[in-house]
Amino acid sequence: MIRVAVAGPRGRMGALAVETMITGREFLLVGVLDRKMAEKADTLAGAVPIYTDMLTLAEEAKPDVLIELTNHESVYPNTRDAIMNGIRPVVGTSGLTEEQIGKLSELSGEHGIGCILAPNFSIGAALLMKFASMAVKYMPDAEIIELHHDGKKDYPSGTASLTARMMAESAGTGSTEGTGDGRGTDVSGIPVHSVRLPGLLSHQEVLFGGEGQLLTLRHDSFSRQSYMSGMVLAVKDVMNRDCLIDGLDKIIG
Ligand SMILES: NC(=O)c1ccc[n+]([C@@H]2O[C@H](COP(=O)([O-])OP(=O)(O)OC[C@H]3O[C@@H](n4cnc5c(N)ncnc54)[C@H](O)[C@@H]3O)[C@@H](O)[C@H]2O)c1
Ligand SMILES: O=C(O)C1=N[C@H](C(=O)O)CCC1
Repeated sequence: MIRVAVAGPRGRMGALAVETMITGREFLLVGVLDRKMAEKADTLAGAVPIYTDMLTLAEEAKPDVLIELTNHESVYPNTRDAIMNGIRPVVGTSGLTEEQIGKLSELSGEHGIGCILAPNFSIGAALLMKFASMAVKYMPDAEIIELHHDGKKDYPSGTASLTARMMAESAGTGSTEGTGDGRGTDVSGIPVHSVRLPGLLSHQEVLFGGEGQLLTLRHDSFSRQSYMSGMVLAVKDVMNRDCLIDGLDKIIG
């Protein structure tokens, strides 16, 4: 059984990850990493120990894997500290900068501890990234529209940033950190437009324009359940890695 811990267990995604790890036969949920001991409880749902620091989590619960589902401020320190404490991170949280990804990649390689970054765990989004990387070679004029629920604070989405970076690599134009201007955020030379509205969950379109034609690739997540099979896949896969993998698309074959 894989010993798993979840960071951000009271969040929308974290709560679902906790449930998935508790019900999955291949996993043993050994603890959660929370910001504080809420309601003075020392367990979640009366069963799973709550930790507020990585060192104690590592020493007492001894997780093999940490599923990171917090926010753009906590994700880097949590992922770094997990690697340094010998825990393999599976990072679902969005908002890591390219510089931070570079540092985590170095750290992961130095320690020989696998780490998977998957800003979108849904298989459909991973496929969209692959298809967009293919299409950009033939239709280089492209823009991304990412649409999310109004509770999402960070922008552009992790999915859009990774899609843009992969497209730039595929087109040979190189990856650069995004900056904002009046036409969305420039990520690796590709404009990304961010929409936040009630009623939405997670949606992305990549539009490719050509003379007299438009190609649109679109993916929609209608339920957070769409992320769970990819998360399970990543938790199993990271056990066999000794370096950082940037994107679920790299592990779905
Ligand atoms: N990879 C995916 O498929 C996927 C899917 C949905 C959301 N996300 C991303 O996952 C992240 C969480 O999304 P959400 O909708 O669950 O957000 P949320 O705000 O509902 O939950 C985040 C939780 O993290 C907790 N938290 C913050 N800092 C922490 C810390 N240092 N230690 C422990 N807990 C901490 C918060 O208290 C909160 O409960 C976001 O970055 C989002 O973009 C990824
Ligand atoms: O915040 C969310 O909800 C999501 N965020 C991810 C992102 O930033 O790409 C994608 C899945 C949903």
